[in-house]
Amino acid sequence: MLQVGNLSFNYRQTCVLKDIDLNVKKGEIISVLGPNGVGKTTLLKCLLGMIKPCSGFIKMDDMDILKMSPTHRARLIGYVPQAFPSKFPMTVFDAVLMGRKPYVRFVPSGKDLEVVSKVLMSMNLNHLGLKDFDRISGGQKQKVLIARAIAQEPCYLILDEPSSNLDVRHQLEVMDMLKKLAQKKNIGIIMAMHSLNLASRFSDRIVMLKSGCMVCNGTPLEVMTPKIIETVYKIEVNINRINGYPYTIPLNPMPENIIHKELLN
Ligand SMILES: Nc1ncnc2c1ncn2[C@@H]1O[C@H](COP(=O)(O)OP(=O)(O)OP(=O)(O)O)[C@@H](O)[C@H]1O
Repeated sequence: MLQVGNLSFNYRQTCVLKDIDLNVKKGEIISVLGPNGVGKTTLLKCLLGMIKPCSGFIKMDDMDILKMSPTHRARLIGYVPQAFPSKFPMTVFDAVLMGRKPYVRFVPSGKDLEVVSKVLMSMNLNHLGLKDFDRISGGQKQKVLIARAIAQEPCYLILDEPSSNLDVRHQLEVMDMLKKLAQKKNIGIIMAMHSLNLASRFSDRIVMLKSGCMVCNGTPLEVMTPKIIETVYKIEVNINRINGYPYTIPLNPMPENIIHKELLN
């Protein structure tokens, strides 16, 4: 279990996260939602031990993540960042093989190569294996970085907006794969998301942040309500139920939130 208790984080004097409590079980998918700049990436970076909270704790299987060695942490947690590295001069196969780094001693073993081949196949990426990472599309890069994190065989997977560069079919394909991965390999998945509807369809629980605080933490049916979404995003919405999932239809931004009035007059 991943346990976060009373976590607060400041960038210099500015408080970004306040008293966050969160538990994530293995096999569960949690989406973290909230407006731009609310602190989703900051929360994920704290969970990864990349930045140190000013108070609170983060434990993974009862161990303090800040006290773990980087290799130990890398065996437990896989990460898919929001942005791609600007230069990554290697083939797609080698980029995914980097996910095996926590296990490689001198040279990659037969098992490492086999894991990479399997992940590339299961994500329909094998035809790109010998291409340069720098010369594939943004959506393909996103899938390759997800493949790299999966090749790491982590217990927890942290993804920062995993669907942001993908077309609608690839969004479904990747989300469906993450869901199966969580269930079959018992991996706990925490992902920052912007799409309310993808989050509602594929998450076991949704957490929403506003002004650095957690506004809600519950199943999609519990938290996807017009009132909560209006509180968090300042928009009016209708919620329909499609195939059992709450489906959000945005109507209007709240009047105080409409921008460009001067520009459009
Ligand atoms: N390195 C940094 N130094 C100072 N402030 C930062 C830094 N990184 C982020 N911030 C600020 O912290 C706040 C939270 O940023 P964060 O990236 O966590 O938001 P987010 O919810 O992930 O946003 P988005 O949805 O736009 O990706 C923002 O106000 C941002 O400007």
